[in-house]
Amino acid sequence: MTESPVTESLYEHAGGDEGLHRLEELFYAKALADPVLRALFTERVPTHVDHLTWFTAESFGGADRFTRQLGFRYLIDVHRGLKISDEQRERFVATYLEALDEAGMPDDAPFRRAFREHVEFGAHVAQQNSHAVTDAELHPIREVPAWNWPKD
Ligand code: HEM
Repeated sequence: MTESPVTESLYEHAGGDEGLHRLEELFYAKALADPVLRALFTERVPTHVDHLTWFTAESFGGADRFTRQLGFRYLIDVHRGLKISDEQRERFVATYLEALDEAGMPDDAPFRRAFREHVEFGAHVAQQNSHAVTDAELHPIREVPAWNWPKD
């Protein structure tokens, strides 16, 4: 019997840590090679793929490794000062969505929509934080967001 997507978490549907790690590796390789993004992603940071995997896993209903081992403040700090442009943010989202296909992630509409909205939201937060001069200018979110299946 095929399990209905709504009975499992986004984390499980994405193939757990193994599936997400494969996706993040593909995404990061593409970002490093992208003509728009490589202005920011200038060299391979060895922890990037693991940390991105931990973040996405936790947000999608997996273990809370990102919060326990790094903390949300870390995510704010890594983007601060990057001054991410609209073009770079849009390219980041488009690259991520391409990586979903290349990683062979499930292509059912609810999952893809949840993933797209997750990345669009995260990219918006990262961009705002990248321009914040004072703490008051940071996006108000202070925790890894708990993401779920679309409601409608
Ligand atoms: C869903 C949205 C995003 C998430 C979850 C995310 C996550 C992360 C994480 C976890 C790190 C730290 C990596 C490490 O510790 O090794 C990081 C660093 C970084 N992020 Fe983001 N990020 C997002 C959006 C963006 C966007 C939109 C940009 C620019 C277009 C960007 C550019 C960077 C850069 C340049 C670094 C530092 C260099 C590096 O680690 O490769 N991020 N990000």
